[in-house]
Amino acid sequence: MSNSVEGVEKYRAISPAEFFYKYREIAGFSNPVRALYQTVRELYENALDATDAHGILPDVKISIKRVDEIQEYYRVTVEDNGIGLPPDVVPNAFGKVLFSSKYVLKQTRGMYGLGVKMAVLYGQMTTGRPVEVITSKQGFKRIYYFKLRIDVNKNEPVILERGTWRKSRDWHGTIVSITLEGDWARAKPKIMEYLSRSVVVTPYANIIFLTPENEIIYYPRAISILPRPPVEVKPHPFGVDLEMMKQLKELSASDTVKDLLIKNFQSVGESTATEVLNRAGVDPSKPAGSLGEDELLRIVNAIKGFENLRPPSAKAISPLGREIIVTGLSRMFKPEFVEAVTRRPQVYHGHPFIVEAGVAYGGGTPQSEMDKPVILRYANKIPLLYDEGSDVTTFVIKEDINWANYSIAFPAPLVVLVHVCSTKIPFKGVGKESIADVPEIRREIRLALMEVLRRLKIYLVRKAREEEVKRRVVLLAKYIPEIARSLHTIVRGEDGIDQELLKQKLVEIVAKRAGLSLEEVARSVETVEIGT
Ligand SMILES: Nc1ncnc2c1ncn2[C@@H]1O[C@H](COP(=O)(O)OP(=O)(O)OP(=O)(O)O)[C@@H](O)[C@H]1O
Repeated sequence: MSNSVEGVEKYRAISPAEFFYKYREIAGFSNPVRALYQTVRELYENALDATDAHGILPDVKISIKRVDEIQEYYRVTVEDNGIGLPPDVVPNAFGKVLFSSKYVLKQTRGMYGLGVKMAVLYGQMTTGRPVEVITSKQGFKRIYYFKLRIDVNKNEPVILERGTWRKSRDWHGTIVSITLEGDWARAKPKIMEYLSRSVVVTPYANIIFLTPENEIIYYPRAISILPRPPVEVKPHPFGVDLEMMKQLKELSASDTVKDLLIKNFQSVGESTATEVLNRAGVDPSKPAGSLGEDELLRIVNAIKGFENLRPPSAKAISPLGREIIVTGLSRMFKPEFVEAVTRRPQVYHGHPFIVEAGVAYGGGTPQSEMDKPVILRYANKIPLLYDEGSDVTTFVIKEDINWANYSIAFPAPLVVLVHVCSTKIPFKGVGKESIADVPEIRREIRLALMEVLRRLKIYLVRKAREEEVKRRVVLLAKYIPEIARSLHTIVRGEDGIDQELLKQKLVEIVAKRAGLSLEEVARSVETVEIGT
């Protein structure tokens, strides 16, 4: 007789909403501290995506209000002047997990179609309160209002209230309010840090933040240029697989297979399509709908083996550019030296990406730790705060850069900024806190940092040289009064030569030799005289 216990397994399927409700930690909603921080982030990032990615200079208002005297319930409201949402889309956008307008090939902060729904779920789970949305698009005559919650089992929105009214002026944008249990006291430092880091890369935004203590934090717009908005592109053939080809076959069933390739992929024209199909042994004029699985697979393999394809288009990427990074860093740190570089587009696993790097040194720049600079990490314009130790940028800074080569010894008043932008960032988790160690990205980060650090080094070397000259002048200046006195005893009696004039002449000679102003040398002489 077997003594194994035959348990009764219970099987069932769960909806995406239930999955993320159960495992909310993986999206950053692990406790009231993280949940409050993450809610602000999700709403704020959606607000920025609705503005700068569409060529609108962002005006964003964030408010957090305590709404219960006993429980720590907070109402988080974020208002933007963005593109707004059509009313028929609002329920799914805020009430259906994995519903998004960002499942396309173009750089946005949002990627997963999850963020705001996690905040809604957390709110309804901890306070029972629904999300409220007010929105209107440019040119629409009406404003729309919704109050809704998520049916977790069905992954469907449940509309509790809706309304609409006429617009008196052409306001466009969205206001979202979510009430959730939070821990403001402990979340505050992270939220403040997040916002101040975010405005470094969005100096073109006007941001107002009203805290639960009714404190107003205002980051006024510091520059009126926007990064070039990203443009949606077709997938590059590098990323093709059998599943993708099957989907395209369904969508383009009535096209010829040659047209299917030309219409659905970038970098594929008449001759490339014909060549790929010849290599795959498939007739280019065959209707796509009649292709069998083995033919699709042959096409996939022929595309993958094709050597002469242009690399993926970088139009879908929206880097910040030197001017915006320099403005952001200057405003935040008032450094004595600031510089930034934007590298040329590169590709990893078929996805285009661009790395940007900036440095701020001296002045108001904070002092770093003993082994590395202060690191500001960004991905698609989102600041990354947590998990610094496991991020590719940290690996580069700690392992791939020889800091002594750049005349830097830690601790130093040095902030290093790294921005990775791509149509697909290889985040390590859906909470978007760190970037995986992909060799192509790591290499670009290293090269970007080396480029910007070389410029810092030129500045530091020049500054050290100037300081050395000054030091020598101070040394020389020490002898000027003495030399003037001695000379005066020799030339005493000569017409019009007094000790002051001799001193003056010596100051002029030293200033000329050292490339300093007369005032600087004279000041050194005075200091010596006063000191002696
Ligand atoms: N303020 C807003 N203005 C315009 N559209 C918005 C706004 N907030 C949300 N949306 C729409 O709702 C969709 C869902 O947002 P959600 O935060 O759930 O996911 P996402 O931003 O697409 O991706 P991620 O989960 O990575 O943040 C967005 O794709 C966008 O189309």
